[in-house]
Parts: sequence; structure tokens; C-alpha cells
Amino acid sequence: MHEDDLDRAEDDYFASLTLAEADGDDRAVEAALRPKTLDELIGQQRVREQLSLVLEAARRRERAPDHVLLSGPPGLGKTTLAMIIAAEMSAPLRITSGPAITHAGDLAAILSGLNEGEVLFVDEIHRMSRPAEEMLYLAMEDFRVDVVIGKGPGATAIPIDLPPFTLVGATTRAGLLPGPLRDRFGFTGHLGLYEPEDLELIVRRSAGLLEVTLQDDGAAEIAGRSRGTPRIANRLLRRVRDYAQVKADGTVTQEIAAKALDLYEVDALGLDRLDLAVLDALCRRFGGGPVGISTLAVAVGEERETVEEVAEPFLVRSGFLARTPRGRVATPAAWGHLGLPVPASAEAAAWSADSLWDEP
Ligand SMILES: Nc1ncnc2c1ncn2[C@@H]1O[C@H](COP(=O)(O)OP(=O)(O)OP(=O)(O)O)[C@@H](O)[C@H]1O
Ligand SMILES: [Mg+2]
Repeated sequence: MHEDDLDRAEDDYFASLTLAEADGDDRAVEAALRPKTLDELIGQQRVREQLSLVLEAARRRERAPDHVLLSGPPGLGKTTLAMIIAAEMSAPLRITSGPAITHAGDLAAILSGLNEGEVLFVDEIHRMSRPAEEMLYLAMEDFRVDVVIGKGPGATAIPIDLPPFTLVGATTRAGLLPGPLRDRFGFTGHLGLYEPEDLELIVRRSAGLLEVTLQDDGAAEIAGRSRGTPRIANRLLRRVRDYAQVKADGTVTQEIAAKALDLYEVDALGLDRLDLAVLDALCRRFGGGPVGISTLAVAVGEERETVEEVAEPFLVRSGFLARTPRGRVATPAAWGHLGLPVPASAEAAAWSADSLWDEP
């Protein structure tokens, strides 16, 4: 069995579980809490409107919608959206991922097995091999793959026509995709971190599905500590529910939520261990910066990618870290959050960070 088939079977399995069956298994609960339609999706107003237009137009033309690229930090709903696209088009969904496609042949097999209108979801599309990527260009644009038979001068390419399909690619970093690949997507949706109000709605929706009694201030407490991320909000809700059931009568109040999250070392603003380690290294070891992201990653013992894609977006959004052309700098708020006096240099660095830049 191919790894992607396995992924698919696993995802189908998790998605098919009812909440009662899934409960207790975090991954299965996550799948069961996924919104199934665009209307059910909370937040991401702009992406939702744009995508709904793309899908509605395709439905009216009775054609497969244009290829869609979804980018954004982990846990914001890329996989969920891919499933929604297929569901909204009443089309079957095939799931694979960049790292699972090691040879162009793997991709050729997947592509040539597609049926008309099918949605092919390629997660972590930035991690596909170069030859597979080139094969994908042709498939996306001309709905064709060239399968090479033989080797050396005698090798021949046999073109195989593909039925119209929709590719949905997901990446945590659109900036890492080669230009030619990015350009072949008809629509790119960028998912940004969620606002606390939206997270509150998500927590309340999930509590309803999980049959947790949740007070409004309890929902706000969980939302406020969820790092702008629905996956984290749902996970914190489950930990708080455990706490409420064991230590109280099961009702999640603000006080219960705060106590439970303190116990799990999620601080009042939602910073987790990694976030705090990054801030701590930045302030204590590098005097507040500027310091390069790779150096910072080594200092906290993490992959550069993890620091850049998981910790940094939230720290920037929370106003603790600024990205400058010379490196990352801690803002005065960061020193304050760590309970350290703000050095004069930090004030100055924050002012010079007016040249803040953002990735495309
Ligand atoms: N807009 C939303 N409304 C409600 N729940 C959401 C929303 N977005 C995501 N979720 C929930 O968050 C969880 C994580 O979402 P999802 O798996 O789609 O994230 P992802 O972007 O694919 O993450 P990764 O990059 O790690 O693959 C899902 O279980 C889903 O229930
Ligand atoms: Mg995903």
C-alpha cells in the first residue's frame, strides 16, 4: 500500500468516526470537530468569501474549480478547507503530501488514477521533490503527464491525458514555493491567525459538539490562550474539560479554565514553552537582538523552520518580536512579559524596527 493511500485511509477512518466513538483519541476528536461546509467555518472571512465565489462559479459552469493554494501557519484550517472544497463540489477527495511523493513516478500514479472533477489535496506541497514538481506543472496547466519509459538516449516520453481535476495545495510557507508552481494556482488563500472573538466562537461550537458545559467567560479564557489557532483552542478545551470533570462538577468557568491552563503551562497570553524559550534566548542571551533566525533556533534547540513557522508568527502578532532586515529583535513588551527591566537599547531597537518587513 502506498503511503498516500495509507494517509487517505487513515483520514477517512478518523473523519468517519462519530464524536462518541472518537472521544479520548485526540486526533480522531480533531477530525470529528472539523467544520464540513464553508458556512460552518468560523472566521477567515475574506478567504471564505473569495473561495465561495470560486466554487459557486465553478458549480454554475459545471467545471472543476481552479487549483487552490492554501498557506498559513499550522492548525489554522488548511486541511479542513481542502475537505470543504471537495464536499462543496460533491467531489471525491484524494489526500497525499509532498514528502510522500519521493519519485515523479509516485505522482504519475496518483495523477493518472484521478477521476473527472476529483480534488487532489497535496499537503506540505513545498516539500515535494523537484522532478515531481515539474511533472505537476504540466498536469496543472495542460492536464497531462509525460511518463518516461526506458533510460538514456532510448528513453521515450509517453503523454497521458488527465481528466480535469482540482489541485489543492497546502503549505505553511507560500514563500518557499518556486514561482512557477505558485503561479499555476488560480487562487491563493492565505490563512492568518484568528481573532480572539472567532476563537471564542470555535471553542463554543466545539464545546457544544463535545457536550461540555462552558460558561462565556470560560470560553473567553480558553480563546485568549489559544495562540490564534483553532487546533490549539480545541486542544485546550479538552484539557480544561478533563480538569473540570476531575477537580470540579464538569462546568468550565473562567476560574477553572485559568487554573487548568496554568497547570498545563499555557501562560495568560497563550505563550507556550517554545514561545517563551525563544523570547528568553532573545532577551537574556542576545541582549534583545538583532539576531538571525538560525542562531535563535540553535539557541532554543529547535529546527529553524519550527521557530520561523510556529513561534515567530504568534510572537510578531503579539507584539513581542519584530523582524528587521538585520535580524529579530525583542520589543519592550517582551522584556516586560519576562519580568525583566527594559534596557534602553530595546527601546531604540523597537523604534528602528519601522523597516519591518513581511514575507509575501
Ligand atoms: N475556521 C475554523 N472553524 C472551526 N474549527 C476550525 C477552523 N479551522 C480549523 N479548525 C479546527 O482546527 C483543527 C485543525 O485544522 P486543520 O487540520 O485544518 O489545520 P491545518 O491548517 O491543516 O494544519 P497543519 O498545517 O498542521 O496541517 C481542525 O480539527 C478543525 O476542527
Ligand atoms: Mg493540515
